[in-house]
Amino acid sequence: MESPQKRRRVERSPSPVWKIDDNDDFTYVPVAQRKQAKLAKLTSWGTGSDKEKAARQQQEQEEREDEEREEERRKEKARKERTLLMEAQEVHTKKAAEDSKKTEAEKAEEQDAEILAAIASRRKLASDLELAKGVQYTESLKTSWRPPRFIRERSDEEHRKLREKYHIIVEGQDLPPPIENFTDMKVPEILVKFLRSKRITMPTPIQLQGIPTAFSGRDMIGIAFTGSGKTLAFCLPLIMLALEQEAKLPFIRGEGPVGIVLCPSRELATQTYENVLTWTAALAKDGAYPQLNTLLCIGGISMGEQSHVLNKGLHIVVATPGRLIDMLEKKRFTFDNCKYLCMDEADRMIDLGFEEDVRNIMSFFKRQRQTLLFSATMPRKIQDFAQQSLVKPVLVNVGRAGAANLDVLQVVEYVKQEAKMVYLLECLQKTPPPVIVFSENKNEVDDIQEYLLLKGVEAVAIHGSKTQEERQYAIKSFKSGAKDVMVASGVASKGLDFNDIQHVIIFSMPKEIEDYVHQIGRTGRSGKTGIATTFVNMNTPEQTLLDLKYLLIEAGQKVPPFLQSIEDPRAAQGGSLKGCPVCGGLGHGISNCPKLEDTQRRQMASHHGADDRGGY
Ligand SMILES: Nc1ncnc2c1ncn2[C@@H]1O[C@H](COP(=O)(O)OP(=O)(O)OP(=O)(O)O)[C@@H](O)[C@H]1O
Repeated sequence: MESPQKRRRVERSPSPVWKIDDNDDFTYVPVAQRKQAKLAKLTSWGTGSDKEKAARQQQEQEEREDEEREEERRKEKARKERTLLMEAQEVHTKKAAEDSKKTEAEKAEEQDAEILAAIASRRKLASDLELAKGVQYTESLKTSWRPPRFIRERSDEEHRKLREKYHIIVEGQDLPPPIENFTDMKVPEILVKFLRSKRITMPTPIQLQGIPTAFSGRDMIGIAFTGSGKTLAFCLPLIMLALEQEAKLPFIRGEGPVGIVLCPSRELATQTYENVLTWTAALAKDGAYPQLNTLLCIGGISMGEQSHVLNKGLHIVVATPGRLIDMLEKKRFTFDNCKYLCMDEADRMIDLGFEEDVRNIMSFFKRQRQTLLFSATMPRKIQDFAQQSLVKPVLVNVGRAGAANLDVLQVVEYVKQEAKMVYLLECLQKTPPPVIVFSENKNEVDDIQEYLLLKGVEAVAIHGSKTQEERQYAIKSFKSGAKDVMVASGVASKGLDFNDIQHVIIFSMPKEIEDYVHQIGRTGRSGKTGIATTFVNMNTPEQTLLDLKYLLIEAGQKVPPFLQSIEDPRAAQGGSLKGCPVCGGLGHGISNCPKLEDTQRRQMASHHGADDRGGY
């Protein structure tokens, strides 16, 4: 028998968030009264010491369980996965005899093709159930949003010119139009005002094309420089979708979420969550729009703390994969009505290490979803793989995937290993704070912080082995300006948005050029300029230096003489000088891609339970 709740849902007529009459009057229909009734039901919380103790114990227990489950998942994943290199190597061995007759360049090209074929043979990204049943969606999700009439009436040529003006490259069928301001996108005026107060007056190129695309219900892959405002581009459509659903019928306990944002690290999830809270609070100010409930779902925090959110209807979840799977398995909430899945730093998320988690998460969806993938770096091959999994996707690309932000002045310096610490102090004088120092190695992060503290520099540190409290303290005190320098490992700080970073110092150059692009991208954000100084020396692999050299050339930066003198072995072999389709690096081919090697290394490590992704 149908529940009364269910029946009520069917009987009520929906009131759309977007009013779509042909006069383009797009005022929202307020639901303040419904909201008032809801707000009156706030749960009260005791503060007694017994309660605190119990909560602490519960949190510890949850953390222990978390770790055990994570360990299990890692082992399971390691059993399932075979690396691309292994597959390619098998084929390669069979062909070894034939190969002896070919030139070096021919052999290299064939090997590249084999690895690419192995990548292409990966199963498309969908839930096992969908794959098993052969479920395939052919149409995008319908939404009630439409661009204003004067924009609908523009010709394709006008749209093309506008995209050209903002250097936006698009691919796909029936492309939604680019729109140059938030009001024309029909973003509620109260939010437009709030954004303006935060100096967000005009959409950035990724927002200008990405928001109309997502508002139209289209699946999309969004690629844009670090710091170019991707977060707003994928959160705003979800917020509007949630408002629309809430307007149809207020959510009650056990209902929702409408959509989720998936992030590869706890810190990035926390930051996105905080952004969503700010924007939803701005909308709810003075009762203009209903209050949306957002849940942060990451390892290392007690879900007990958030039970006040879980006790209400849930609109938005911002999560890391491990804890999300855990919550879904425990049925703390369901994806029965979830329609929107966004992955930030998507290339990382669907990279080999996370693929099974993502597949697992998808298996909880009960209906078609709108899927959005965003990142600053998205190698072509990963794009191709992702595209197979989306429905009529639109690719929105601002600048070459994997290219560096042009607002960052990149300085590369040769510094001997033993001279780095002293030189670091000198380097810190280049600009006023705040400054971020990156190192690939946790011990080195600790050493640098200790050295800086000894020299009287107010420095905090963040890396994967720090506790959640330590990480949060570091981020908070650095963000608030109480500390001048943050020393960080690349993994822990990916995608974090700190205000006005003046200078990024890369103490040890990461092996993967994409990581370098993300690291220098902590400065030069939202249209401001910044400096990135990178230390290299004879410990830096030649191939990494070559990637760096090409990146500097591409970004029109000064190439120091020691980099200029590095020659590309592919040129001597007569091979092609195209970028690597796996990681986007310009200085090497797929057969010696550090990312593939690293993936393989990580998987082997996970066989021994020593994975260090630091994600969840
Ligand atoms: N339209 C805009 N105009 C000005 N500033 C903006 C605009 N949109 C976002 N910002 C600001 O730009 C900063 C960077 O935004 P965001 O963190 O979304 O970048 P991102 O593209 O996700 O970067 P990353 O790839 O490094 O994660 C934020 O402080 C944000 O408030």
